[in-house]
Amino acid sequence: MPHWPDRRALDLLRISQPILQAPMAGAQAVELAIAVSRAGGLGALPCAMLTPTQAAEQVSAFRAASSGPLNLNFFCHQPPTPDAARDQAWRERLAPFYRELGLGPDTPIPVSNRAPFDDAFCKVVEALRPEVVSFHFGLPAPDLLARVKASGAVVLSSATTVAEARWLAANGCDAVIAQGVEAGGHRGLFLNDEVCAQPGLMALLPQVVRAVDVPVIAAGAIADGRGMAAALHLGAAAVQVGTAYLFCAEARISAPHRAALMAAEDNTALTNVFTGRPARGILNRAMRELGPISPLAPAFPLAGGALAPLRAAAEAQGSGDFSPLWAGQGVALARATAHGLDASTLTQRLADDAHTWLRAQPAGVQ
Ligand SMILES: Cc1cc2nc3c(=O)[nH]c(=O)nc-3n(C[C@H](O)[C@H](O)[C@H](O)COP(=O)(O)O)c2cc1C
Repeated sequence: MPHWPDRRALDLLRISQPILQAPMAGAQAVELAIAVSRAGGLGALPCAMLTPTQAAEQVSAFRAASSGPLNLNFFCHQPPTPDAARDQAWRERLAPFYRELGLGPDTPIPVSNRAPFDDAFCKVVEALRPEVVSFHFGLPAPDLLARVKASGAVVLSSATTVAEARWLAANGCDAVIAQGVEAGGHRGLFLNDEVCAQPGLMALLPQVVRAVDVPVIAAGAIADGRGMAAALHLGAAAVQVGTAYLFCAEARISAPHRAALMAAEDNTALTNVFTGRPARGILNRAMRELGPISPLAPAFPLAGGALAPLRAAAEAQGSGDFSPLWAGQGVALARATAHGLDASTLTQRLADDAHTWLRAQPAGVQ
């Protein structure tokens, strides 16, 4: 078992390896969290696309299989204000694709199912007491956050800028995740929507480490032991890894997503066309022809509703043209490290390799 000189995140999160499995809504269930936890990392259950009952069931399954700590993850966006004109403009923009795929104009459009943290989810936290609760898109309202903290949970959230990191630390986060622009999936940005100004991890991480007193967790294209060691050298107390775990058998992703991960090089981009919020995925037809950033996309998470029938029709033909193919910029590196490994072995491999790199070049002090 490697000896880690910086114990801040290990002690705070009660883990033995400074590796957090990124919660990945829509791409994983409890098996991934269990596997990472068994290897000494922090397993996470994303709840953004679950009902409170489903979340509670997954927590029970985790508890039955691992004695390690658990991170329950929630989105805390403002629910969108209905905007029928914008919805209509988006449907008109998508109409040629509907025609191409043989979908009629009266095709039912599902309601997008990403629910923000609310009283019902808070009751799950209070009843099941996960050791860690993490949020994406800022923090929930102060009364809800106070209840989460009173449950005893360590609170984490992602910062995409130094200002967001300062805000999170000042508003109750026990550790801050510095999410570089390289990261796969949704950007956690919440203080502004200037997505073109988002810094990469190499610039963001040391500045966040300097700006806040709480431990900093690095996220974004950390896909092998070298990357993990580099993040620890830059002052991170731990790393959060997403894309690399998508290559493990425990990930639950569509066949087109898996095929795209297997073929990807450095062809990812930020797009809002799948949900209305910027997120990083492998470039595909929907991103190229609708965006990648579209001013027409309805507010998060509503953009996804009208795309869902296109996605289903294309996936039925084996195509990922209209699927969100979430991945970070390190996707090819992640494939080289992780393809063919189970998530426990990947966690152990990252820890061992990072440790070797750190011993070769002992970490400096920020
Ligand atoms: C498929 C996928 C889904 C994600 N879903 C979530 C989520 O539900 N909650 C969250 O806090 N972060 C989510 N993220 C972002 C991760 O927390 C993290 O910032 C990112 O995975 C790190 O970059 P990497 O993917 O390059 O390792 C997701 C990332 C991916 C790749």
